[in-house]
Amino acid sequence: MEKIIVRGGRQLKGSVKVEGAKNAVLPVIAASIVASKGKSVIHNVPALADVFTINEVLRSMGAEVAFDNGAITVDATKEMTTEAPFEYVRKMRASVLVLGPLLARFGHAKVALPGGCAIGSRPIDQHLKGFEAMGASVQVGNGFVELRTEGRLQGAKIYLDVPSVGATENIITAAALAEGTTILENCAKEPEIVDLANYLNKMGAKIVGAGTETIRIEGVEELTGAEHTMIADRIEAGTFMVAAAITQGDVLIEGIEIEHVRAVVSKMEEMGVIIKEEANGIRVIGPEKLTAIDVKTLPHPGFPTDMQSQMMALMLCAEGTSIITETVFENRFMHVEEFRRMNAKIKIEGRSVIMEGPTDLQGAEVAATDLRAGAALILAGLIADGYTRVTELKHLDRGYVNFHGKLEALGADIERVNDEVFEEAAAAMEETTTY
Ligand SMILES: CC(=O)N[C@H]1[C@@H](OP(=O)(O)OP(=O)(O)OC[C@H]2O[C@@H](n3ccc(=O)[nH]c3=O)[C@H](O)[C@@H]2O)O[C@H](CO)[C@@H](O)[C@@H]1O
Ligand SMILES: C=C(OP(=O)(O)O)C(=O)O
Repeated sequence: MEKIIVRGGRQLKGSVKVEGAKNAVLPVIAASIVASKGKSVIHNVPALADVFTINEVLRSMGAEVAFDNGAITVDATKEMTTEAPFEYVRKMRASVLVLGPLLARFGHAKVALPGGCAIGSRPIDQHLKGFEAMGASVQVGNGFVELRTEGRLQGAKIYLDVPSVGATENIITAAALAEGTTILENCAKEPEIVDLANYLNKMGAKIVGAGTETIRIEGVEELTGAEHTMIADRIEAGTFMVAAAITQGDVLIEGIEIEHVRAVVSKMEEMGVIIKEEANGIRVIGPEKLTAIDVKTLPHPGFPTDMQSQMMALMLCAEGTSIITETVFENRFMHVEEFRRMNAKIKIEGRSVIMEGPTDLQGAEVAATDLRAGAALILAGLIADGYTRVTELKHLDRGYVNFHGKLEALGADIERVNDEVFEEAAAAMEETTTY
């Protein structure tokens, strides 16, 4: 079994470069299907398991996808099928982001229903509401959702009941090829939405208002592949900000725009962390003592749910009572049980977690319950007494490139090992050794 083993006690120092944003690149790759002419070239793409999965989804439907040296080239101009099988959706929910592009370009899309996951039930009703408003028929059955439209989708006025990131992405991509104008209200305002709109506009779309709660899309007849460079990953950046703070370290996080991590900066400053904006990134200096605070996750520009578990690791080290309230997903506290194994005094009350600190964190064998939980447990391991062994690394690999290697370069005592490889090597040695 693969594990990351970390021994606590090292202060992190130096600089780390942030990758392209996972949650921006997945919708951009999915949206590249809308181009009936030309290739798209996407730069600053992180080599993540999720990126490999979305590439496979596109290839399975007939697109040509090449990933070389941080750049992806997509050619979706050849014949394509319009179905994404369960094997991919099961691996990665973001596979549902092909629904909008397929429907708008080919008039048909069939994708396995994503189902729930470790952080909540995650329905797609708002995506479907948007497609229906644009004239699509929606059929749900046998574990699939199937969408059809006779002729082009029609522009519509759509109000989202919740500002869903995925629904906003699916709907603006579909509306880019619809006939007439679409006005999407109460939509998500995340930086990843702005990045997607910028990419679509380079392809010839007419989208205004991305980053605000109302987006207006004038549909066009055809879109052409375009060149685009992905924004930096604000969640990876936030994760390294916690790594610096929790170890009383001093780390420059390169390539991130402070505007994209404003909520995380504010809450960490409240805890006493020193944060300086520098020419090429953000410098984070951890204090000797952290102050207890309360955090509530919210849609952007609120505190991101994808930073909740990493922030929990930091808050466990603060003096006094801290509370985290999770309002975005109904069940994103699976990591609490793992933190308890590390000696955290922590309880769940409804949608809140209450912690008494500072915790005398102790190394333990723990499992990553989702990708951010995996990162959070490693962060806690950086200051825990003794060795922390984190398993279920498949989750971590969905969202972090070489996480242990980057921490090691900052001075952490950390390694990634594969027990099976060790066991096989040990067995082989025994076989070949003569006494
Ligand atoms: C690949 C990607 O970008 N993933 C991010 C995206 O996920 P994702 O796009 O799946 O998240 P959403 O913004 O859609 O979900 C937010 C909330 O809305 C609810 N909802 C969503 C859609 C819908 O049709 N009906 C509905 O009720 C969800 O159950 C959840 O409670 O945004 C989340 C919220 O910032 C992040 O945690 C994920 O990392
Ligand atoms: C929850 C996340 O991603 P996904 O929506 O792909 O599961 C995340 O990035 O933290």
